[in-house]
Amino acid sequence: MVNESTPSQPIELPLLAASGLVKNFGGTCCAVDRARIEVPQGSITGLVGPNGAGKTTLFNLLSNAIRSDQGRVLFDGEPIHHLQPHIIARMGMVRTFQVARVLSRLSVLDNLLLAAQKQTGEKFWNTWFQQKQIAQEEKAQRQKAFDILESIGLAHMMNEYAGALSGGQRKLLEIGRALMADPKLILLDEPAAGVNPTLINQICDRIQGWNRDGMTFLIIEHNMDVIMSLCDRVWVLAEGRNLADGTPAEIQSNPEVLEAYLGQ
Ligand SMILES: Nc1ncnc2c1ncn2[C@@H]1O[C@H](COP(=O)(O)OP(=O)(O)OP(=O)(O)O)[C@@H](O)[C@H]1O
Repeated sequence: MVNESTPSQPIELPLLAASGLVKNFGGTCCAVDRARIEVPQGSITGLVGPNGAGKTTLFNLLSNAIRSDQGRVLFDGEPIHHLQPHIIARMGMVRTFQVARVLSRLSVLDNLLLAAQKQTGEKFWNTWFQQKQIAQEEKAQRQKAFDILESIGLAHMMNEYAGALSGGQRKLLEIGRALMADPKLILLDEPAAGVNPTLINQICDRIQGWNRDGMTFLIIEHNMDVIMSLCDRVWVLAEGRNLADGTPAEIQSNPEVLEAYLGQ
């Protein structure tokens, strides 16, 4: 008998997939309660929800900055709940924070170079050959840092102290630090918060460009214009639980989502 069924298509696993995540900080209700999220390879995925919905806690769980009480996270097909954040960063998942973590007393350029050193880890170089190799690596890292500074529009400030940057420029620098790892996935926590509209457009353009180059993003953002213009798919959390997921247009017209925002 001839099997006429169509050959099965290979199923592409999401780059990041989490399910059943629970985190209780000791209160009466969980900050994150059986949450689920999927971030397809090559997507710009949004994570939204009212204040206190559990978005940042979910980011902390996804990047293993804090331990979950229950649930699991798969990154690139690997369970990562037992791995340290710096190992996860080396696997290609990096994150930024709501308040940008830049080193104010270092120059803008050194902030990027230090980010690169953190990712490669300490090495001991003994022989002449190895010293030559490290010199070449340092040169390549400097070039990469220059290229990133060009792409985030901070090249003209590379020798300034990072402490002299505006809030929006710090956000860009923090994204630049994340890019030094050549990540597969960047978790961005409120890239548009406290940033003027011109710079917001600039950040969105950059994110779209990096996405076209193959980078995947998961973005927490309160600015719905940013979510609408950037995201392929959006997940909504409320009171730690999944409320909805869909296209930005579906989410914006979902009455349950509107109610959750109005009810805060
Ligand atoms: N370290 C902590 N200890 C105790 N409670 C915490 C801790 N971190 C978060 N929470 C609580 O967990 C809940 C979710 O907080 P979380 O910061 O994840 O929300 P969010 O959606 O990111 O909020 P926002 O949009 O306002 O930044 C809140 O009730 C918060 O008070």
